[in-house]
Amino acid sequence: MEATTFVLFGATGDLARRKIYPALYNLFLDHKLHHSFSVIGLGRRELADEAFQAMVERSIRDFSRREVNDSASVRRFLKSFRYNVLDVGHTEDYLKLLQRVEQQEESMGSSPNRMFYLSVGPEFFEPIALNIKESGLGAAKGWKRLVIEKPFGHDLQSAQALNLKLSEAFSEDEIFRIDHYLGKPMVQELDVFQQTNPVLHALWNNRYIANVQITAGETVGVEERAGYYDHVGALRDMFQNHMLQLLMMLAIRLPKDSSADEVRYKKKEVMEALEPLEEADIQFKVIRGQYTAGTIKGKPVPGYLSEPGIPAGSMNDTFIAARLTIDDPFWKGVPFYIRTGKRMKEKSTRIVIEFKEPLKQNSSAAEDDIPNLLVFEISPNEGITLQLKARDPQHKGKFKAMHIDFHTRSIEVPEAYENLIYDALHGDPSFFAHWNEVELSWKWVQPILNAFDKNTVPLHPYAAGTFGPAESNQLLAKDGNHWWLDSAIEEVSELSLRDASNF
Ligand SMILES: NC(=O)C1=CN([C@@H]2O[C@H](COP(=O)(O)OP(=O)(O)OC[C@H]3O[C@@H](n4cnc5c(N)ncnc54)[C@H](OP(=O)(O)O)[C@@H]3O)[C@@H](O)[C@H]2O)C=CC1
Ligand SMILES: O=C1O[C@H](COP(=O)(O)O)[C@@H](O)[C@H](O)[C@H]1O
Repeated sequence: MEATTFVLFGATGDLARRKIYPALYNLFLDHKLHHSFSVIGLGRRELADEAFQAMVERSIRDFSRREVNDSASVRRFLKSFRYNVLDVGHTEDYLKLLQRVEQQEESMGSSPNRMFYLSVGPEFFEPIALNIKESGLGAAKGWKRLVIEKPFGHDLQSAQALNLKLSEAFSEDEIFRIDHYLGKPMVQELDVFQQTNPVLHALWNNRYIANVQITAGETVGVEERAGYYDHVGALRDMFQNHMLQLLMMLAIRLPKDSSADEVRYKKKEVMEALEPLEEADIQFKVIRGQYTAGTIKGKPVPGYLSEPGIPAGSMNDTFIAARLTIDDPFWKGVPFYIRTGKRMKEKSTRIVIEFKEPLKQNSSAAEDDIPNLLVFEISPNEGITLQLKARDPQHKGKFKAMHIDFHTRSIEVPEAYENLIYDALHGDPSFFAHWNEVELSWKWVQPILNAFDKNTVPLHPYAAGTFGPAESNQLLAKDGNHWWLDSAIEEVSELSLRDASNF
């Protein structure tokens, strides 16, 4: 670890309070911050350092994964937090900030470093980067780095324009684009599993894998973010970034001991091999949905169009499912099904890999059959399950599922933001999105955005509390496939509802 000033734009905002301060606190507890690490929080509102520290303390008490019960260590942690007023558009505020940073650095030794973290609205990314350069804040004695939150652009063109502007102030090596799904511990394991485990390494290809199913379901609706969400929808909010990153992490084939550059180069190769969707095909390969009123965990919830702030007749997508294919020797012929949505049956991000049945003509399992699956539970639970088709000793001639399970307790697992901030402080870009990946993701998604604009893809309603529109099942059924685990989850949640009502 090196002496670093962490300059946080948007220090009073939701993300800082819910994710960034708790992550820093847990890094501090794990002795992963340098003794000269300090934070300068920024925002327009007036706050004394003490009031800022009190806000940070509240945030760690409310959101830290570990309980906060040692006041002495909390005091030591908070000592390094300062606050400065800064309005993004006021150039003089950057000069005051520079003075404050230099004062802070005086006690730090020979080459203090500067990390600029932009936890503000995307409209501010460009002016902040340019003001950092103009004001001299970018001329750190040690290194300088820019950590930038999503969304990175609104479409291909705006993402390219933003990147061009950022590159006037920071080089690609200095830019750390956050995609918090890349910080999730199980996602960080995916490449290691297939690289180091001889069984998985041998099976990781189209000879043995029938299909891959990636789901990120949420039970929450649009909440207080109508203004943002109604302009982005599930395609931009989740699919273009998090879901495609999951696909890349699963599909990369890495040589042993790969460097960060190799990881990112291989991810780029996957994106380049991702077969583009022809305009005429989009309606058959992409399902767009919007939730209507329904019930989640026994509680009625309103439909999207009745949510506060959503304009009447909005055609925004709250659900996306798509069928993707990769044209390379490892994955040719293996469909990757991806779906994500709000107000779904359960909060869960998981990857299900279905293996081929070697001796069968149609090598995927039928709906009433037992498939051989490898399941990565990414969040909120963490785990791996191998489901094997086995003889059912109680019913001659029948089969049952046998499970080999591994799960971890969530308190022991570092939060995504802990992993990512730690890596950025170390200058390790492995789990940040390189510009190549971001640009290729927008390129792949852009024809779908165009089709949505032209309204050539139907918008299917789905009741809140389901797994999305029925058309998403048909997407797989056309190939003789099924979303695995949905019916098991239906059964479990119905059982727990019955138990709750008995109780
Ligand atoms: N919240 C979340 O869960 C997630 C957020 N993100 C991204 O993180 C970023 C921040 O989101 P979030 O924290 O939710 O946003 P908030 O609206 O909660 O916070 C915005 C912050 O920006 C500051 N700010 C606003 N205008 C100015 C200005 N003109 N000059 C200086 N500071 C300003 C505000 O402080 P003040 O009012 O004092 O000026 C506040 O600290 C966004 O890009 C968002 O897309 C990404 C993933 C998840
Ligand atoms: O980036 C985002 O992610 C969250 C879901 O994140 P998770 O870690 O809880 O799975 C999503 O709710 C939000 O709309 C999106 O902007």
